[in-house]
Amino acid sequence: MPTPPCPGRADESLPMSTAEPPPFRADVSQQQAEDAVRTLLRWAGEDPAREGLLDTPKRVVEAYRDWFSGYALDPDDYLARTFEEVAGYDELIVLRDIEFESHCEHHMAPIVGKAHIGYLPDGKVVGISKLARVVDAYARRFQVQEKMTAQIADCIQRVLNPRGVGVVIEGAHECMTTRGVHKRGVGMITSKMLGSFREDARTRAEFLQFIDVGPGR
Ligand SMILES: Nc1nc2c(ncn2[C@@H]2O[C@H](COP(=O)(O)OP(=O)(O)OP(=O)(O)O)[C@@H](O)[C@H]2O)c(=O)[nH]1
Ligand SMILES: [Zn+2]
Repeated sequence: MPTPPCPGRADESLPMSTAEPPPFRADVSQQQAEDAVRTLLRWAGEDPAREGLLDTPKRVVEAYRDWFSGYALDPDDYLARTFEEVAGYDELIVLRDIEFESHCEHHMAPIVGKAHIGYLPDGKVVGISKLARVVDAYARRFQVQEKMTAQIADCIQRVLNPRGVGVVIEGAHECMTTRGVHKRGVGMITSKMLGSFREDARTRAEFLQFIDVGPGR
């Protein structure tokens, strides 16, 4: 995954009108991105010069900086620092109900949901917030839920080399609710199990019991 220059406002304390944000990517200017939004507005039948829409391209581009900030992040970095004090802990560690916001790569429509992560450490234990940061770094990209699920599991396996890792994601896809087939209340559940989570039925069962996925809880 190529890593473009770091996004973000040069000085968060400046108001939007005076702070010229750095380019999200070197090869697409802020102006080009805003023009693309103007084109879509015109295409939809609007007049981008109308007062209420004057700042809309800038706002949309700012929103994109937030929603797609994950491309500038290397999720592996979050797992670099491990805790020596708990290095001997060898039971299941589970973080459940990690809320995320993403966008589907097919329609650029929001996917919102929760991720649940478990791992069986083998000497490397990380701060729990770092697992949530890994989720965000992958969620803030154009995604397919299956791919995101695997990316999170692979990242934890690659960096922490635990005895096993499991990732379960529950997602609601707005491309299915606000357009297309128009089905509300449909949840997609995906999972990726590696190591002992894949090979040992008891570890897998304990993890699934801990996260207790489903509408009943
Ligand atoms: N497997 C999977 N499918 C997804 C995900 N996000 C969106 N989709 C589906 O991707 C498919 C794209 O299908 P296409 O037929 O190319 O697109 P479309 O004509 O807009 O499809 P409809 O949504 O059925 O109107 C749709 O069935 C979406 O529901 C995802 O994360 N995983
Ligand atoms: Zn979609």
